[in-house]
Amino acid sequence: MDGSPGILLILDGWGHAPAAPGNALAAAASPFLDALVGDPAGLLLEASGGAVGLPEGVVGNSEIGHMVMGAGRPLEYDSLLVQRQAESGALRTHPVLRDVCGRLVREGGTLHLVGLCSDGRIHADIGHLPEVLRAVRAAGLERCAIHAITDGRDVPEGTSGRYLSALTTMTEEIGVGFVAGVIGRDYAMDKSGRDDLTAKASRLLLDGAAERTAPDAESAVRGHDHDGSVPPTAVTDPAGTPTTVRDGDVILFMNFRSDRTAPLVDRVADDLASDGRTRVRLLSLGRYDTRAEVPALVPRADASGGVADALEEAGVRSLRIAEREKFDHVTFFFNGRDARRRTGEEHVLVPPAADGPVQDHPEMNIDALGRAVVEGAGRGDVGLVVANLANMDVVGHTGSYEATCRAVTAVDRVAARICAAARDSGHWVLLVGDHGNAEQMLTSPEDGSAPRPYGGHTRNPVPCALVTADGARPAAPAGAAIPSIGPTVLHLLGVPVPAGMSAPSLFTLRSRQGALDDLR
Ligand SMILES: O=C(O)[C@@H](CO)OP(=O)(O)O
Ligand SMILES: [Mn+2]
Ligand SMILES: [Mn+2]
Repeated sequence: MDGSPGILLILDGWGHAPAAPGNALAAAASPFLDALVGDPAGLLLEASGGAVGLPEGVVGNSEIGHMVMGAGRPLEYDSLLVQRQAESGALRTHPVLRDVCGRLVREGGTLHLVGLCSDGRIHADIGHLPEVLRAVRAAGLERCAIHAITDGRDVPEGTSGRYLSALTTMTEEIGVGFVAGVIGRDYAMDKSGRDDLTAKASRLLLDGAAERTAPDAESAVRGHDHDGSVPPTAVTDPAGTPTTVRDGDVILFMNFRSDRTAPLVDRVADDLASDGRTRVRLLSLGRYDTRAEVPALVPRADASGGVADALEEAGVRSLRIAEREKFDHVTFFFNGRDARRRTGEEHVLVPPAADGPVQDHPEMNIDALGRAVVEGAGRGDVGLVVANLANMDVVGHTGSYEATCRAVTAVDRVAARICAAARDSGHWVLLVGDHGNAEQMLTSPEDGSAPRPYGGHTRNPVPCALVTADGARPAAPAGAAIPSIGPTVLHLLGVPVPAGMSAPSLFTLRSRQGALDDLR
């Protein structure tokens, strides 16, 4: 490589918005980040909607953010591919769905639909359900059980009742489907290894085993604290009988995103095997990264040929560093949803600093992460360090404004420390957000009522800054987006940019003389 070694520092949830109530980035003490955003050489990049490969108007998310930064081009994300099939009618006439429903009609079986019940469109979209129900209706299948997972993280807290009512209306209008169970995403979509929560979600689905029962969906969410923590609730029939999954039934998982659904899918597959219910078939809307073989109705876009391949080709060593919540993002997703570790690629998983709710320790283990980045960069044999500072997103999702302000200050402190060390060791540092979160911690409900806490992602642009000794000048075209991070990193390293990387590089590295000329 004829460029110079560097650090790609991804500040998760680092979006940009004008100072306003609820903007934790504007309010928190963050002098280093403020200076980067205020610098004329700083940039704002698009990180949501069509600019990254999502449906227009859809907020960004960590998966697509890290995928397109690594791929160096927008990628058609699963939500877009499913939405396209729903809009074209391809989902309603999907041959696999038609055959499955036909068999269930002949055998008197049930189709079970399991999915996140909101239009947050990060993991799932309730808007995809009608087309599946129409396929069921067209096949003449009458038994379609819906197992709803309540959200409150991708959409404002307290909206689960509204989404469940919308779901009930859909089933009435289309004439098929009934809600069999309701459970919070904290149980059904846990990816932190809480197998006890995943087990409860599996047993609610398979056996109707619940902590409480309800006569209908809406009453299943009354009296709970948070949408995400609705306990396993079976919606029983008039005789008080819960729905169960019987041998020969089919379960279709409706989330298009894999990471938080895969643990439940694998647990359900294991439970079915141990129960001897070997003729239950599992299907998914989007493709999942599960141990179990689960056919997907909608295939994924190809995300290969990115930075990881270019570095391997050029023989450049890279170091990937993150805490658990974002470790898959700087490895698997940055590499194009590819688990193959490239030659010269090293991984550092930073352990958690403490247990308990993250809003109680918003600093997480960021100091250990900062040390790992500085040590890694200082080794001399590493061309690129890719690190994710997770705090602003992970703490942002709690909806706690105060804790998020503390997270912002922690990120600011450690990012400044990394940049100072990098300057001493002759490394450039490219800082960028993967989508917004901390800059908007309040949402104004459509009914004009008072703003409410909001911990979800945003459509805001993300800041991007290059800190280097070489006086780089921004050359970002208008409307630049985060896929440009891929070619920019390779350009700075002096590694050839693969032809497939359609996004333009963001900075032109001026010669040292050029930088001095500028100063005259
Ligand atoms: O936590 C998650 O699963 C999503 C929000 O639902 O956030 P991110 O895309 O940042 O992982
Ligand atoms: Mn993120
Ligand atoms: Mn997030």
